[in-house]
Amino acid sequence: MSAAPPSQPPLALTMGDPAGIGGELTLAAWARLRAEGPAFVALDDPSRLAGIAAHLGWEVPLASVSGPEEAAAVFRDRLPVMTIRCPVPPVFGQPDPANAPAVLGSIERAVALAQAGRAGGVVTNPISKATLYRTGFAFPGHTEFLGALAGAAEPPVMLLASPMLRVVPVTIHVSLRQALDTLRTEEIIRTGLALARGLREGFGIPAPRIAVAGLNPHAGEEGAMGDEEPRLVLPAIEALRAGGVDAFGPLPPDTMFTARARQTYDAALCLYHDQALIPIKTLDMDGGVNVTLGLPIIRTSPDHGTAFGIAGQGIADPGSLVAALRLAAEMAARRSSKAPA
Ligand SMILES: NC(=O)C1=CN([C@@H]2O[C@H](COP(=O)(O)OP(=O)(O)OC[C@H]3O[C@@H](n4cnc5c(N)ncnc54)[C@H](O)[C@@H]3O)[C@@H](O)[C@H]2O)C=CC1
Ligand SMILES: NCC(=O)COP(=O)(O)O
Repeated sequence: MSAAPPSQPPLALTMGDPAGIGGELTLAAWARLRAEGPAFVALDDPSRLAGIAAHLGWEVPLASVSGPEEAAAVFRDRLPVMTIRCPVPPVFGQPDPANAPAVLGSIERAVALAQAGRAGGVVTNPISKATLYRTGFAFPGHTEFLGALAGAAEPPVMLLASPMLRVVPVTIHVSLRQALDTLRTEEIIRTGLALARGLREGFGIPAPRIAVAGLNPHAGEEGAMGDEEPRLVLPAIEALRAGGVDAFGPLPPDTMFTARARQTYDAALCLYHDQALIPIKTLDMDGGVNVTLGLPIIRTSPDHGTAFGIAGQGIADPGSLVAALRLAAEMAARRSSKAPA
């Protein structure tokens, strides 16, 4: 059995912060996927990966490869690695800004491989945003960095997806105060349209149902607890519906994620980061996947972060990274089946 369908190039998996759990997750994901795929190539420092394997007592043979083309052939027996050297030896749990060029270089190289059609998509290990900001990194996170690298026409949209729930935050990595101050009807509409398109094209849902969250307790209680629902959210829902999107709401945020409510929609359009991410991480931290919508390439990622507190202990759950690799491969297959012959 081959590790990936021959028509699909391997995925490109980035390093993430080398002081975090990304390295051990890469090793564990290879062990889980080596037999049935999808195949991937790690853009990483082979000496650090070998060091983590030795530290944990894991048997993970590495293969140095020059490109994804070689990765598919060796994936079943060895973890293919395209070398990106860390300038300083990483220490578990102690992120070092000196390694930022490797962290960012890994992402840049993965994007270039996907743009060239040599990788089926990009899967990113978690980065430490605060560490990168200290080096002058000017993007809030991967989502916006990838938008710039891949030349996205519009700001990309962050979707978190699990078999239990899909959520999108309209405002992302800003303070709650800034989210409230900057929330605009136009941005809710733009995000809702991108979500509907992403669900159709990336997930094969022909007519997605989108539940739109309110902002205030009880969705404002008819204006007694805030006016954002009639002033900002309802006009966006009406515009989305006029544009052919099956959007409804604004829903009271405290009850829209119950098991019963989740049966009524394909994705929840939420107004700020934690409104979206708390429910999905609470329901399915180990199965949730972060998907960037609106890029010309496919990008997924585990839903969690660098988990510095447990790095190097071998206890980090690889479920979310494995789910991210599987979902990227599914999306790549769906995209290539739709591509003109
Ligand atoms: N896609 C990305 O690059 C992301 C990066 N981050 C970054 O990660 C750093 C740490 O963020 P936190 O808010 O502390 O979130 P975190 O997800 O790193 O950790 C939160 C808690 O979950 C645990 N945890 C996380 N992943 C786990 C796994 N696979 N198995 C078992 N336990 C796990 C951690 O030990 C910790 O207790 C920040 O710098 C943040 O910017 C956070 C989310 C996504
Ligand atoms: N909270 C989600 C997160 O931090 C992921 O951000 P990104 O790096 O994928 O943009």
